[in-house]
Amino acid sequence: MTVHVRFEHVSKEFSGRPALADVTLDIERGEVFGVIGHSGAGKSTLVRLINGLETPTSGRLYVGPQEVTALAERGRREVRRDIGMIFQQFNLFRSRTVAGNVAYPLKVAGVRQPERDRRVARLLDFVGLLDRAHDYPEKLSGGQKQRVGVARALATEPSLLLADEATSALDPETTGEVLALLRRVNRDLGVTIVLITHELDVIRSVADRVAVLDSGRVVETGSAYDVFAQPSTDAAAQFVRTALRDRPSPETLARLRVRHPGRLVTVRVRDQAGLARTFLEHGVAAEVVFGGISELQERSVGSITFELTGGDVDAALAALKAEGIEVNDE
Ligand SMILES: Nc1ncnc2c1ncn2[C@@H]1O[C@H](COP(=O)(O)OP(=O)(O)OP(=O)(O)O)[C@@H](O)[C@H]1O
Repeated sequence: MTVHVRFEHVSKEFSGRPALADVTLDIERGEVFGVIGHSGAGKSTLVRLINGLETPTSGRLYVGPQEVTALAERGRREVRRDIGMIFQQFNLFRSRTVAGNVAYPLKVAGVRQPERDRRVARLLDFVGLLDRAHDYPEKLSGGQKQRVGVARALATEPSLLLADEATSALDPETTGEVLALLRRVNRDLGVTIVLITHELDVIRSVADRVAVLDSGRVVETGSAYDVFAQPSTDAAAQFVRTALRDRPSPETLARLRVRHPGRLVTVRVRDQAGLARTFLEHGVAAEVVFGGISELQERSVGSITFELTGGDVDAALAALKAEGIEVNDE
């Protein structure tokens, strides 16, 4: 793996107020890198630094072998030529057809007619919209508009695609359609994707690695699986709670206790199997009373609260802990 985008102690201030503070980050070539954070955390600023629309107040930023921070505007334009971008509001030209939208960057790049038509057809085929080539954007659904956005962003064959809240204006179904397309862009075309979002589900379904931004700082980075399965900061844990079941809240627990007088224990589920067998071996009856398991990068993650009765509960829990499983008494 080679590094595609590198932030070295990058800070960005607006009128003396930090939007990004001391960001150090490597994005590898060919990966889908998710950046997640609440509104105002600095996500858009991070994107605008990568494509050279903003310059850091301090620190160094590399895109490929180029130190963007050392380049004049002309050099930055060169770098930008290898970067595609898609937006929350799609930013399509309403007065151009679907084909016209995709052709636009090729026109700007000076690609001549027959070649331009060939490339547009190939791109529209790739995003599944060849039959809509002559329609105007207003006739398309949100998901289709974003697929045009993707085709247009890929027209000049960039090696890096920046997606800034690209699915935030879409409903869950069309979000899935666009994310599936982004996965193909990454896997089939080898394009590095930086995905900015406040939606954890988006990260969950496509990102290989993720950085959590909180008030301009990167508070956590790691494989999407690790950050989800075991968030090490409050900021990350908060996001995970919105998408995955976690331990029951005190209010939920109070309600559960009314219905379930046995010992309540929450087990964090990672890849391990064999919870049921361990309980059985110790003569413990385990009733599932809360929780859920999701799939992430083809592995299991989540947490389950059990009501345990009978048998040797302490021995069963000790056996789970001995296998490195996180167990919490509620
Ligand atoms: N051009 C600007 N001038 C002044 N302040 C700015 C500018 N751009 C961003 N900021 C400030 O920098 C901080 C980070 O903003 P940014 O847009 O990067 O966050 P974000 O995580 O993308 O949020 P959102 O999801 O709401 O777009 C905010 O406090 C914002 O007000």
